[in-house]
Amino acid sequence: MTFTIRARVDARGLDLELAVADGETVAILGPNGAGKSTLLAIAAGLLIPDSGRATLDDRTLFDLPGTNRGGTAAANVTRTAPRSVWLAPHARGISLLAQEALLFPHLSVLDNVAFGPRSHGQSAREARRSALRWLDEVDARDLAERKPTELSGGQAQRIALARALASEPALLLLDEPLSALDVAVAPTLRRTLRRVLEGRSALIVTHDILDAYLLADTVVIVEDGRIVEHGSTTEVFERPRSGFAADLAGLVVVRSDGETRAVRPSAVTLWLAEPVPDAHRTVLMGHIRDVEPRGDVVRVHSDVVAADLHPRCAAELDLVPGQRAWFSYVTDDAQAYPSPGG
Ligand SMILES: Nc1ncnc2c1ncn2[C@@H]1O[C@H](COP(=O)(O)OP(=O)(O)OP(=O)(O)O)[C@@H](O)[C@H]1O
Repeated sequence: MTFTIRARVDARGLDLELAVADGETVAILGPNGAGKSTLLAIAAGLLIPDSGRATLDDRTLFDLPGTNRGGTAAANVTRTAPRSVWLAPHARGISLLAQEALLFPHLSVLDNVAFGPRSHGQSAREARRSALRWLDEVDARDLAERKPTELSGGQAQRIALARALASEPALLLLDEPLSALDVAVAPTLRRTLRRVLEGRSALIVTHDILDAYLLADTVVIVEDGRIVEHGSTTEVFERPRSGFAADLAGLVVVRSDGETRAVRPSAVTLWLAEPVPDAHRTVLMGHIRDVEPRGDVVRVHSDVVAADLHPRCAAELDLVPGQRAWFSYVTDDAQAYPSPGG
């Protein structure tokens, strides 16, 4: 299933365009408030954009020429312009798995999962048979008779996944599906997700670079409502162009002399006086922005690059924001690539 979306929501500063190929899983990463959940809400039909268009194969999910005022779908569904197209969430062939499982509390696990197939016209018996198949798929058949209140967070999320899959969506949307889970539980569900996402068209919002590597084929970085990077997972994290992707990959992007390079802060040495020139090393002069404790190192950020120091060393240097410093690294340790557009 091929999915395309173009959407603008002025009130949220969002304006982006994205395509998901058949069987492709796209990870969406970006800072808080960048617009990731908004994108999923628009695709799912929970939010009407000011303008845009989305298709799933040959079906138009919405086509809004730009006369709408945006808003939540429930409140504003009648406000779309006469010639515009707007399919309701349940008619889209899209399932959304949120951070919290949101199961129907009064229904058993089996009936929660059977709900989708039942509302797509299957008989009660067929729907229960499909539900059992999906419970098997997520290794949760033994929970079929329980009520949602009798499930752990990880189990509930597993059932929510089965429920999302049971309506056989053409596109699966996942909004940080592992973030509410215990670190001890997340890895097993991640393994299940990896299996069910294989060959499926999906968009997954995550803050975790590991999810991007394990679950996705491509990565999109969203900043301030815009897509700033889009490429294969390895491309984006090994040759990051945005500060956000670089930071996730443990790199910093350095732009100097018209060249873009990515360097590991652990490979950068900080000097308080200009170092003696060395043909193999790049030296950049900058001003310290802040000093951030990061576990066993202290990361010194500046306007040119960042450097990781041993905490004792950072304490001895008594660094303060605004202070001038020199940063050096072995030039060959920094990956060079063409500047954006270059
Ligand atoms: N219900 C809402 N009403 C109005 N503005 C909203 C609403 N939800 C989010 N926003 C705004 O829209 C922008 C995008 O928010 P969104 O929740 O999509 O970001 P996000 O990338 O998913 O962030 P996070 O990583 O924190 O979940 C932000 O400026 C946010 O303040």
